Amino acid sequence: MTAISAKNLRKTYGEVRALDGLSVAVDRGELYGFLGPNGAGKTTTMEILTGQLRPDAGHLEVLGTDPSMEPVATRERVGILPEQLSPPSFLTPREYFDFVGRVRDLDEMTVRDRVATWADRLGYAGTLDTLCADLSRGQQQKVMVTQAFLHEPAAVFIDEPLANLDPIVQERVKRALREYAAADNAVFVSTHNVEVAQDICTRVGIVSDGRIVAERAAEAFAEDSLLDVFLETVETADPADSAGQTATSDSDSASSPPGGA
Ligand SMILES: Nc1ncnc2c1ncn2[C@@H]1O[C@H](COP(=O)(O)OP(=O)(O)OP(=O)(O)O)[C@@H](O)[C@H]1O
Repeated sequence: MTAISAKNLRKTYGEVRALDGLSVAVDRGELYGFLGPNGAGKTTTMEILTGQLRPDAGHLEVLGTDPSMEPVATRERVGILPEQLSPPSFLTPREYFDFVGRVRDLDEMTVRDRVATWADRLGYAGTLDTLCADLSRGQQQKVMVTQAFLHEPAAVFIDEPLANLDPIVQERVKRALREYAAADNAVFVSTHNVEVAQDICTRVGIVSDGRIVAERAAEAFAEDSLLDVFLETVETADPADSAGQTATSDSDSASSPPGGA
C-alpha cells in the first residue's frame, strides 16, 4: 500500500529551480533511500512531503493526507528527523520526550515505555536525565532519532540518520530502521552516502538536479553497484547546472529520467 506519493513536484527559490518535476512513491514496508549529492533537492522534497514547505506545483499524498493542503494533519501522522537538529539544550532527554509525548497526544506510561525501549536499543539509558546541552553530538542524535518514532508513525522521514554516530550505534540504528520498515511502515531516508543507502535500503532513488534520475531495488544492487549507477547518473549532470540551476534556464527538455522512474 502506497504511504508516500509525490508526482511532478516543482519548486523554485527565486531564480533557483530546486525541484524539476520530481516524482517518487514509497509503499509501507519499504526502507526507501533518497540518495543525491549536495543541492540535489533532497531537503526541499522532505520539507514538502512533511508539510513544512509548499511546492509550486505537483500532486502529493502522505498517509492519506495532502501535505500542501493539510500540513498539520500530515505532521501529526508522520515522524520527522531533520538533519543537524538538536534537542533543546535546557531540557534533559526525559523532559524533552515528555514534551514530545504531549504534542503527540501520548499518555505518560506509553511515553515512559517507548523511551525506555529506544534508550535501551540505542544505548543511552544512562543519559536520560542529563541536560541535552551536556550531551555529545552523537548522544543528541540518539535523542532525535527516538523522538521521530515516539508516536509510532506509519511513515518516518529521516535526514542523514547515521551522522555523528559511532560504528556500534550506527549498526543499532540501521537495525532499528530495518525492523521498523519491516513492521509495515514506510521509512524515507535522505542521504548523500552511497554506502548507507546500499547497506540499509530496500529501494533507492537517485536524485539529481531536482528529479529522480534512477531507481534500483535492493535485489539489483549486487549486479549493478549502486556507486556505479550513482556516478553514471549524477556525474553526467553539468556541474555548472547542478547546484544552481536557474528557473529561467532551458532544462525542461532533459527532464525524463534515464531510469524511467
Ligand atoms: N531557502 C532557500 N533559498 C534559496 N535557495 C535554496 C533554499 N533552500 C534550498 N535552496 C537551493 O535549492 C537547491 C536544492 O536544495 P536542497 O537543500 O533541497 O538540496 P539537498 O539535496 O538537501 O542538499 P544537501 O545535501 O546539501 O543538504 C540548491 O540549489 C539550494 O541552494
